[in-house]
Amino acid sequence: MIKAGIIGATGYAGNEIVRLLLGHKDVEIAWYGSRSYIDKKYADVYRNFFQIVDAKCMDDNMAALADQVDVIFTATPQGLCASLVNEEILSKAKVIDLSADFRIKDVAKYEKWYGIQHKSPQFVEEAVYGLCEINREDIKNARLVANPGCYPTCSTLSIYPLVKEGMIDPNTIIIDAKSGTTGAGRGAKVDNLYCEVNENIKAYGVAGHRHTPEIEDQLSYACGKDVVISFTPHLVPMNRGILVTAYASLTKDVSYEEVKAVYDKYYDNEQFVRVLDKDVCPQTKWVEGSNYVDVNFKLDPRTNRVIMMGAIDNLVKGAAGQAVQNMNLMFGFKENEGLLQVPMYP
Ligand SMILES: NC(=O)C1=CN([C@@H]2O[C@H](COP(=O)(O)OP(=O)(O)OC[C@H]3O[C@@H](n4cnc5c(N)ncnc54)[C@H](OP(=O)(O)O)[C@@H]3O)[C@@H](O)[C@H]2O)C=CC1
Ligand SMILES: CC(=O)N[C@@H](CCC(=O)OP(=O)(O)O)C(=O)O
Repeated sequence: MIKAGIIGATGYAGNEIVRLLLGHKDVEIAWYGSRSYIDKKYADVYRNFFQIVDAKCMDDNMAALADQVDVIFTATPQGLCASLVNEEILSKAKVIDLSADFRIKDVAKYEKWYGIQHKSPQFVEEAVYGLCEINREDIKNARLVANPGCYPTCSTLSIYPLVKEGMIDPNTIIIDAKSGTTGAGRGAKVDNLYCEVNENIKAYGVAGHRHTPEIEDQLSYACGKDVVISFTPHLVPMNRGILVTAYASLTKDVSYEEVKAVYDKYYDNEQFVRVLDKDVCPQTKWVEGSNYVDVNFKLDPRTNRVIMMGAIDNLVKGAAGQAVQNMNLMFGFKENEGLLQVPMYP
């Protein structure tokens, strides 16, 4: 049994980590970190935990937390984990950061896209990008894991096999993505009010969303050369879910069977990636509440393009579920422990 602490337990991603860890047989939650609700009962912040969690919210003192737990999750705004983590903390506890602080290896690039100064550049090289299906072996030995972003998780897993096998020209990739509103966090913002979101759909971050360099980096590692993409996210009126539709030019004539064989090569043994049957397009409802990523593709001979599609629950595979999957790998637990939720439907 290990002990876990969550800094940012009162956010949407932190709340989802709590939900998943309560169902994990090898983990006890020892610290519900918060900034605004210190000493308030956690179940008073999230009443779905009434009579399930008795603990009160604690502060975000990462040094004190590291003395008491084996693993620390930071589900906090960009920059916070980098401002708190140090060598002493990492020598005592493993850290899984859900923010983007350690996802991008080029510190100058991170600072440009996020508009903040990196407070711990000395740990950037060491941090392992926690996309389990691709970096599994490195994650097992990591002290610090950079949990991938929600859009990058869905985009990369949808596209990766074809980039890796050279089947598409990576510099022709266009990613069109949609997210539910929990992706924006629980903090009050006018843009996320019911009347702004309901019955509406809009693009945002056009030609400048901060996930662009993260996706480009992962695809560049896959094909061994610099990749530049177009990425446009949209906000849609639903709570959870991300849907990715990505387009790219094929490098040669290929059949459905050849492309399917490539997806199967990478995902046949991946429990959480489901390559759907021919002509079935992923839907967010089919993965809601679960750690699954549903992917599929369609060839369009008329344009010589392939259309790659993926769906995840942004709070599970896009955040807390992937963080727990990373924790399982780091501590030698079964990779799917605590992650066997069947998607809820409807
Ligand atoms: N929502 C999502 O779908 C995903 C989120 N993430 C990442 O996870 C992180 C959290 O996101 P999310 O849960 O959506 O955000 P929320 O706004 O819902 O929650 C933020 C959390 O951080 C805490 N917090 C805020 N400011 C500080 C601070 N200065 N010091 C300490 N704690 C602070 C808040 O505490 P309190 O409320 O007590 O003040 C709250 O617990 C972000 O980095 C986000 O990018 C990653 C993937 C997907
Ligand atoms: C709908 C919405 O606002 N989504 C957020 C992304 C989700 C998130 O929290 O970002 P990370 O995955 O990098 O942690 C955004 O566009 O910034």
